[in-house]
Amino acid sequence: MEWCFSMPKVELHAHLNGSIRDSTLLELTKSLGERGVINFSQVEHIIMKYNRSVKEVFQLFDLIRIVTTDHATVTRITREVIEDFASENVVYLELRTTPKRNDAIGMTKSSYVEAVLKGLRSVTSVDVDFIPHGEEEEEHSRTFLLNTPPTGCEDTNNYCRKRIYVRLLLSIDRRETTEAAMETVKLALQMRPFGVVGIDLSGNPLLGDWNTYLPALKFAREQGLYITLHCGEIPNAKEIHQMLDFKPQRIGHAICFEDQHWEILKSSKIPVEICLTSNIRTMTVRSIDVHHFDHLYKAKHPVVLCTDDFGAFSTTLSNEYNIAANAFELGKKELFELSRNAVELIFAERRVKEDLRKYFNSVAKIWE
Ligand SMILES: CNc1ncnc2c1ncn2[C@@H]1O[C@H](COP(=O)(O)O)[C@@H](O)[C@H]1O
Ligand SMILES: [Zn+2]
Repeated sequence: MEWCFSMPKVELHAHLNGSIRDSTLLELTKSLGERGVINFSQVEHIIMKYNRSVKEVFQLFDLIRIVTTDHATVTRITREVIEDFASENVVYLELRTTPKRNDAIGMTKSSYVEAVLKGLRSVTSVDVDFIPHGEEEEEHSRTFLLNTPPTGCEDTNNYCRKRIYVRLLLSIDRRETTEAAMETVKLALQMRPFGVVGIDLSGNPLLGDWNTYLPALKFAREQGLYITLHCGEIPNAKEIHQMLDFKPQRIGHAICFEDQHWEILKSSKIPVEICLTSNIRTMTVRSIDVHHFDHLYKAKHPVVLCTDDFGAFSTTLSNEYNIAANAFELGKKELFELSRNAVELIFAERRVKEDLRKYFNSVAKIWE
């Protein structure tokens, strides 16, 4: 486990609000309970439950949504999530979140994203790079990670601060209308100078219809935003087909695939974000030994290990690496290569990719 923790890692599938710390969720829920906004005893069991069906997971997300949707809390959670990932040696994080509107508190999708950016700026315990680099800033982006301290560095001076790149994806929720989805895409375009690199489609897979989001997703692609889709979380052969035909840059999960889908996936080489604990806990995969990671990995299909919602599923990225190591008999070297290969799947600009490549090269010897 220790080496899974110290290994440099790349996280490409993490939902902001699903990554809320347990302690923060409990604190916020209790405080809302005390203020009479919610009845704590009625929701306690949703928070405390360990294995949740897909339906129950989305009940938890609905609760989290009530508890977290104000500007100050969004800012706080963003800061904590970045600190948590950086502390376990994640050097590149693509964080996704659904911009929310709440008229009652004057929240617009835009002010929601501003609150996220405020969170990014408010991190003080680690160095965060989230503003994309212009061509002229060559020097900075060439050395940002190369100056990262060795793991275990105890010195308290600046040299020992962890460093992390963060880029953002804005999520379209499957409950949204075409217009709301389009608003999110337009917001993502506006927020590009602040590190928004793409669009995600997520939310309860039991709801919504592909054709509702398609116009917004097409527009996003025309405008040069990257796209990743939650695909195949439940059996829905037609939608899986439509999603693969759309050829997103990545997909998440790829669980309920039939032979025809595997064929298209493999020939189109669309990378898959794999979330082991999430799939087991939501019982969408029966057990780890039948998880499709094994088959994709052995077929040399591009895959990346991710957490999905480390708060909701009580995991960490290091833990996901550890689970993969044990379940699929992968050693340090294989997992390092898996992490290094994920660099090729990121949505950030060329300079970030180059810095990450150099950084992984510079530490590769340790993991051989
Ligand atoms: C279990 N697998 C999953 N499948 C689909 N959507 C998921 C998800 N896990 C999380 N989300 C989506 O992300 C939201 C929380 O983060 P944000 O409020 O956006 O930051 C959830 O409400 C859901 O819409
Ligand atoms: Zn997800």
